[in-house]
Amino acid sequence: MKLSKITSNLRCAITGDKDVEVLGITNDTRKVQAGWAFVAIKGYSTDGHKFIPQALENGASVVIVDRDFKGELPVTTVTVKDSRKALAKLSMEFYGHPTEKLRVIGVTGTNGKTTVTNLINEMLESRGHKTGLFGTNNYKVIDKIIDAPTTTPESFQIQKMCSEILDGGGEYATMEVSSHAVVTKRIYGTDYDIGVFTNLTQDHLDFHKTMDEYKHAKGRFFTSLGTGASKGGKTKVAIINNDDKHAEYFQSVTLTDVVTYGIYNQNSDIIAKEITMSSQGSSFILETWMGSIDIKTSLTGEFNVYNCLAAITVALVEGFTLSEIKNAMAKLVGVPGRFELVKSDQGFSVVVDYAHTPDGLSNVLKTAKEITAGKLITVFGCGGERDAEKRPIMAEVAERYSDFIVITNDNPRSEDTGKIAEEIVKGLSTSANYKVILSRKEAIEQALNIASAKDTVIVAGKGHENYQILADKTIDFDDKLIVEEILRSMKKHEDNSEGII
Ligand SMILES: CC(=O)N[C@H]1[C@@H](OP(=O)(O)OP(=O)(O)OC[C@H]2O[C@@H](n3ccc(=O)[nH]c3=O)[C@H](O)[C@@H]2O)O[C@H](CO)[C@@H](O)[C@@H]1O[C@H](C)C(=O)N[C@@H](C)C(=O)N[C@H](CCC(=O)O)C(=O)O
Ligand SMILES: Nc1ncnc2c1ncn2[C@@H]1O[C@H](COP(=O)(O)OP(=O)(O)OP(=O)(O)O)[C@@H](O)[C@H]1O
Ligand SMILES: N[C@H](CCC[C@H](N)C(=O)O)C(=O)O
Ligand SMILES: [Mg+2]
Repeated sequence: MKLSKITSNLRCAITGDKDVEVLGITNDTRKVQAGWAFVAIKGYSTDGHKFIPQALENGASVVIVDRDFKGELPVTTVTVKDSRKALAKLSMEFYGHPTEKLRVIGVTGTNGKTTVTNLINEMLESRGHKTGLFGTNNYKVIDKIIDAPTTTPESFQIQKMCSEILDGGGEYATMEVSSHAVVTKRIYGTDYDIGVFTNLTQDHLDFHKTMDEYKHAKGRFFTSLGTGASKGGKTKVAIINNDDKHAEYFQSVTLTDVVTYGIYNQNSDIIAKEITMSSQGSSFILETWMGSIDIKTSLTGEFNVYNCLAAITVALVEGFTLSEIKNAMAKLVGVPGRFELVKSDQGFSVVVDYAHTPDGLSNVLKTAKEITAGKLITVFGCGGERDAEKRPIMAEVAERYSDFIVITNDNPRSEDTGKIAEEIVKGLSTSANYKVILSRKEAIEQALNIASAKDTVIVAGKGHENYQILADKTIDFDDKLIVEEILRSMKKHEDNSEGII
């Protein structure tokens, strides 16, 4: 496509050939190919302008720079005020505005985004829709799975994948909208039909500095929904968890239609009542503007009832009947690494979960405690280069529910592992039952070794992750595989000792 065409919506100054053909767009010089446009962005950890020589070496035919850039380049140069917005605008034109044709659903909130987006997607697929799903675990474009470097894709990748969904006959894209993605304008230009708010609790204070700043970042997503009609002649909708203490704020920052869900706030449009739960799942009565119906799902915990309500509300807005919702809920398989039960024949249960915030951990441990007859043993750590304030709070939460805690490494990144553990331990009382074992594998081993019949071991923080990020390298590490390996060796040991006896 000609540069003049893709810059038609961009206030910019162009030096060089305005009609040069652009074959692709990226903001990463390592991905540039011959004939591509490279958009240089001043980021938080480095400045894309520094890598322009690499972009040229890889064959960039156009470079987009911001107006502080001084220097002349041997290729067509486009100067813009805001290169993050430029990346989004160029991509929207290049890929033919796909999000104006697809139905696009964005889910934001501190916890539950991956779960809710997966549930929405499962429901849409159960109705025969072809879909895209972008989030923490991976990006899915109909049947193709792509690794996810960040929870919310970069703006150009949202546009690219949405155009591929359309080309493949897809109708929906559902994605997680992280607060980082709002601030870094990854969602700029994406035309959402539905925005969902799950909850807001402490996280990411390393990046946002204050809870207010964090809340406003998420609020901007709802403001950006606008008031316009969405695709298919429907009105855009903001779906809001009415039990969250920030519900009113999120309703106030959007001008579009609002639909609320809740368990306790009886003014909600969608309500779950008479909730029962066990280790096998949960059931509740769903009250809606279309009537009531009983729902059964294999997902357990009150927090998962909220996640189901969020997904159900999307389905209702999309015109599902109550019986379609009931059937889809009954078939949900759950999400890898989210309260995932690992098969064990040791008489105790093992759960791998992604809780990495105080509220996430509190919800999961409370649920585990409710369905455990024996002791609750918790293994967790905290990521390096992430909100340090949450470390002692997570310890306090772990102590509230657990009979024994093993504090270990999460993804330490460049931080000192002993120091992270010390900061966690500061949140424990003097009577806490705990051990610090920095090697995550040894920590899991220890927890499984002390577990006995009817106990539950929760391995929290890394969920689906199949790696561990250390200071100088990333190694293979998968909590679920490690648990399975240890359980196998425990079984072998038992079998052998039975032979001796
Ligand atoms: C704070 C944040 O959103 N950071 C993301 C953002 O970084 P950035 O824009 O500041 O870019 P940067 O890394 O300083 O680099 C500047 C520019 O130079 C370019 N570059 C860099 C090196 C090079 O060799 N060539 C090159 O062109 C980069 O592509 C970039 O455009 O854009 C980068 C490229 O797309 C991401 O890698 C980076 O994620 C970092 C690794 C990260 O840790 N992000 C986390 C905190 C994050 O975004 N998490 C949220 C989920 C959080 C949650 O909800 O729990 C997420 O959406 O994933
Ligand atoms: N609605 C909820 N409320 C509170 N905690 C939850 C909720 N749903 C899930 N959790 C807890 O939070 C963890 C993360 O859930 P999930 O991956 O769905 O959230 P997320 O918002 O996508 O997280 P991330 O910000 O890392 O992408 C789960 O493993 C569980 O422990
Ligand atoms: N999306 C979250 C995930 C944290 C997962 C945890 N395992 C860690 O690495 O801290 C973040 O980037 O803060
Ligand atoms: Mg997620």
